[in-house]
Parts: sequence; C-alpha cells; structure tokens
Amino acid sequence: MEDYDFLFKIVLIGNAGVGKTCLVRRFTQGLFPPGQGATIGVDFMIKTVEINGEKVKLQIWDTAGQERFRSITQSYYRSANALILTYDITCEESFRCLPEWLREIEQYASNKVITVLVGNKIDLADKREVSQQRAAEFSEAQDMYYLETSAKESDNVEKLFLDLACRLISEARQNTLENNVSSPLPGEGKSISYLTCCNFN
Ligand SMILES: Nc1nc2c(ncn2[C@@H]2O[C@H](COP(=O)(O)OP(=O)(O)OP(=O)(O)O)[C@@H](O)[C@H]2O)c(=O)[nH]1
Repeated sequence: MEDYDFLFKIVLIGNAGVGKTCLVRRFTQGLFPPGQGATIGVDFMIKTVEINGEKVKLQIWDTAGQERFRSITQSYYRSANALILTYDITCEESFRCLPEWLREIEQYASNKVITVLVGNKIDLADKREVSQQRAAEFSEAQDMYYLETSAKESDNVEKLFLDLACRLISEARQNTLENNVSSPLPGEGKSISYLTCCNFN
C-alpha cells in the first residue's frame, strides 16, 4: 500500500542564479543555504505534505539554469505535472528571457502541464528591476499563475508549493492530468480521491 494519496512531479526552470535551488531548499528543508553554488544538471528532492487530510507527495526537480545543461534539463520537462518558471525581480535579463523559456516549455513539456511564474528575491526591494505590474500582465497574457517570493525571508514559498499542489489535485480530479501510474520512480503509483482546493491569488 502506498503512503500517499497523490504524487506529482514539479520541475523548476529559469535563468541561472534566480534562486531555484534556494526555493526548493527553503520549502523542503526550511533553510536558506549560505553560499549556494550553481546546480550541475538536475537535482531532486521529495516532500510529502498533507492537504485537507490527504497525503500529497511532491517530487521536486531543480534544474540548472546554465545554458550548457539545457539538453539534460529539457528531458525532465516531459513528465512534469507542473513547471515553476522562475525569474529574479532584481534582474531584468532573467525576466527578458521568459519568452525563450516558454518556447522550451511549448517544445518539451506536456500540453497539460501547469506553469507558475515566480518572481523571486522580493527581500531585495530596493534593487527591483521588474515591476509587479509588468510581471502580472505578462503572466496574464500567457495564462499562467504568478507569485512573488523570497527564498531568503521565506515569503510565499510554502504558499507557492501548497497552492500548486491544490491546483494539481483539482486538475487530477478532473482527469486532465496524465495518470502517474507510470511514475519516474520505480514502485510508486497514485490514487486519486476527493479534495477541496485552494487557489492562487
Ligand atoms: N536576497 C536573496 N538572495 C537569494 C534568494 N534566493 C536565492 N538567492 C541567492 O541567489 C544566488 C543564486 O541562488 P540559487 O538558488 O543557487 O539559484 P539557481 O536559480 O538555483 O541557480 P542555478 O543552479 O545556477 O540555475 C545565491 O547567492 C542565493 O543566495 C532570495 O530570495 N533573496
């Protein structure tokens, strides 16, 4: 018997240095790692959360933002239930690259994937280069959820993953997600049961 009710695969993508690893570590380990180095290829973490009495296992894949790893990281998009497309609110370049990332998603991810746009590092408000309004307009035009976070200060990080889990459950219940019986991890399956869900604001 499985020890969870749902299993979802979430993949973080976005330019190098935007804070993907720090977001994952904040959520899974409750810490902000000092001197976090660049991710090499892909890293993987699991966190099981309980939502409305149901156990939800999240497989969280943290990909390297550096261009040279792109061919490795692309291969992880296909089986993702959700993608967290991250930019750094203090780095205009990381925002300008978003259309490029969307092309990658279009090309390599399932057409049922849920994509969330995340502007990270809001603790650095005085260095902000990308306004909330611009990002909100962009996400609306692309039909994506949008949230700003700080991995450092732990702002909105739990909300990001928990709201996403709720959304995934809702989608799963509507049978719009692929059945996770063919999970990337051996010996793992999925059962779907009723749950009321929360929403992104
Ligand atoms: N102030 C601040 N710094 C952050 C935050 N998140 C990450 N950082 C810093 O940004 C740098 C890059 O963070 P990473 O998590 O390694 O970024 P990444 O997107 O995983 O980078 P790659 O692995 O190269 O793709 C590190 O120096 C972190 O300490 C945040 O919320 N606030």
